[in-house]
Amino acid sequence: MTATADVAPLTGEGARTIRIGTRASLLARTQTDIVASALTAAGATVEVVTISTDGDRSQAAGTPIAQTGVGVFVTALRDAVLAGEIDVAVHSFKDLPTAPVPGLSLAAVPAREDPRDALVARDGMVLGELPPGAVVGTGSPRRIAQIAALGLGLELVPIRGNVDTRIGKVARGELDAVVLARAGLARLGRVGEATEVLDPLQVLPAPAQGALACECRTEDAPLEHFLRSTLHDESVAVAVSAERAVLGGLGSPCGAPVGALAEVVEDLDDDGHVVERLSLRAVAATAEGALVRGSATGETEDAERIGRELAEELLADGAEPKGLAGSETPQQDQPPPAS
Ligand SMILES: NCc1[nH]cc(CCC(=O)O)c1CC(=O)O
Repeated sequence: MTATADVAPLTGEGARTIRIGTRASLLARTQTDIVASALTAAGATVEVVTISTDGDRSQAAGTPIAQTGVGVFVTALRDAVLAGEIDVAVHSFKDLPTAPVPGLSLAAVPAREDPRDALVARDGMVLGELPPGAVVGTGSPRRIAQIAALGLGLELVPIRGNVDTRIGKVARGELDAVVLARAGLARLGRVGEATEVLDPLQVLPAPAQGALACECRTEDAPLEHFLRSTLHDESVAVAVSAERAVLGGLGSPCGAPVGALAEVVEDLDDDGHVVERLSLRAVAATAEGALVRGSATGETEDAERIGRELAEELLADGAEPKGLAGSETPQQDQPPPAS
């Protein structure tokens, strides 16, 4: 990154090219294209750069996913931003570890897809129609804990692979159903293949599911401002910060059996004025694998505190600090090389 590139304008005459980094998977590229299109529509010149992550590489090499750890999918993109190879990284927000990274700014949180989980089952079935013993694929401890708690007698088995691979296991009759993020299906134009969108009363999504995160170098203040003014949705950012504060408050890595869903809703204050309020629900697992649930509401400006306090309530109710071993990310999104 040269100094001249940083001082060149972001739109109009002599504009610099904004290099946007993406992982190679079809879902990642689709998400990056959403961001690239919005920046182009705002008058910017963009270039999409595919970054092969350690996660992608170790999968290609056949390394067991447990050895690659949480966040491997994110680290290569972040390193490329810090090194000046790219200017913006687009992440699935739910894959980001909760700790901030020095030198990087979360410049924008774009509009969110429907955050709920979806079922893709054979013969158009919904969860309640699957017979006892039906085999349901999901490697996510959060999904396993919540679906097991429904007491339907389903057999939950870990699965690997990208969205296409996972759905294919149902189409080929290897599994009776799979559970995955509705947002992934929607972004790939395949939401019609969902046979049920799971009610958050039964299955709460992962914190930040369905949301994207756009990061840039903190020192690139003009770009940070441009991303924010072009892409940012403050209501989504507020909701996601409450959800992630639950995760942080439990001391859990992303991928722990923790679900959280916040919404900014309109309410009336004592004088009858419309005010925005934050509504948050969360679920976590105890050491014995039982679920503890809770909810909270409050002012949108207190989002993080509301999330942390809900985490404390869940801990007081027996939620296991740090959750169980396992990671939603590596087990849920494993694109084959160059897919
Ligand atoms: N865990 C991997 C992952 N990260 C983001 C998505 C989907 C898109 C999103 O949730 O924003 C997925 C796949 C899934 O959980 O089915």
